[in-house]
Amino acid sequence: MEGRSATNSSSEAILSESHGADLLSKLPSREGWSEPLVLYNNYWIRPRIAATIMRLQSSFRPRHDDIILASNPKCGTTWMKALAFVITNRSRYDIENNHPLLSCHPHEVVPFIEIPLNGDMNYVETLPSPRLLATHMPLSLFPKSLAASSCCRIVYVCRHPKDAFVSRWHFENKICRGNNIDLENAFSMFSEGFSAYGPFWEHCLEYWRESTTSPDKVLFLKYEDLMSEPVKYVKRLAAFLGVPFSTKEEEDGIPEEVVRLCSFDKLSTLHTNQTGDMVRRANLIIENSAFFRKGKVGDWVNHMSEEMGRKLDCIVEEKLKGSGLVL
Ligand SMILES: Nc1ncnc2c1ncn2[C@@H]1O[C@H](COP(=O)(O)OS(=O)(=O)O)[C@@H](OP(=O)(O)O)[C@H]1O
Repeated sequence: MEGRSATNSSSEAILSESHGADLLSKLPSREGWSEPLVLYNNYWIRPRIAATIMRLQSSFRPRHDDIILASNPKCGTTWMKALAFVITNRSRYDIENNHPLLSCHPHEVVPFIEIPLNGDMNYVETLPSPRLLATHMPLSLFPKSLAASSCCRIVYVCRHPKDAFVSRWHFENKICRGNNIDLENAFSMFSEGFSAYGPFWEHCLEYWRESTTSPDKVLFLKYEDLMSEPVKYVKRLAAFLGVPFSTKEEEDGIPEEVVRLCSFDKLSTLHTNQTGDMVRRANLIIENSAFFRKGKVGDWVNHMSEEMGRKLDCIVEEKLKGSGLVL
């Protein structure tokens, strides 16, 4: 079943905490991935995260200078966290020496709003301004206060769905710890729009539309563009975040240094990212290395048949038709 055909209305997304648990139990639920997903406001979400998003509807307090890094899972979140952190903190930390990113995983330096690090729900509230936060929440599930805030900036990173799917499939098998999810099965679920935070294309479209109507508020970037012209997009990102590189910085090659420090080759080989675990909650511990697999464009060909590739391309083309977005 695809998300859009469901009946739960958007007003349900803004119910208060006391109604949250009750609502959660009434949402359509489906199994297939490493955990069952519930259909919340037309998106398939892990139940605990849906519950957190419900709570955030009334509790999240945006700040005017918040920067939100948004993405579908497996589309470059870790990379974007690293880039935005290095760019916005470059006056505090020397990029070449003792940078925090050399000893901390990008997910530690930029927390998710709806996935509390070490289970601490209040963590984001305690951060000093300006906050750099991340989310996989679809735009339509943003807490009302955040959606209404005209000041905070959003950077959305998107990726070709074939590579995002293959990355997701590997990740699910990793967190399942040996409980293999069959690729064909996973593919048909993903193609129906059934995957964490899916339908994938609806997620992209919401941010895409917002970026076209409010380009000062939402910067829409693609993983593939970042890969092919990293310096160009790192400069664009810095300008959007209000901290453009000066002529002197450009002459000194600072944008290139940012690109190098945040590259897959650099981050994936750091001890901190090769070892250790990330505790999402008591029964969900993810190895830090699970966020660094190949970091390539086009790896789908090593896992999917050409026919599967064509099928997903057709679905995505149809879904994005008329939007101006091409993936
Ligand atoms: N620095 C850097 N540069 C380029 N690519 C990178 C980088 N860091 C992580 N990756 C690759 O991104 C994929 C993981 O996506 P996410 O970071 O969005 O995952 S998550 O949503 O945070 O779970 C996953 O892609 P695949 O390799 O295709 O699985 C990672 O390897």
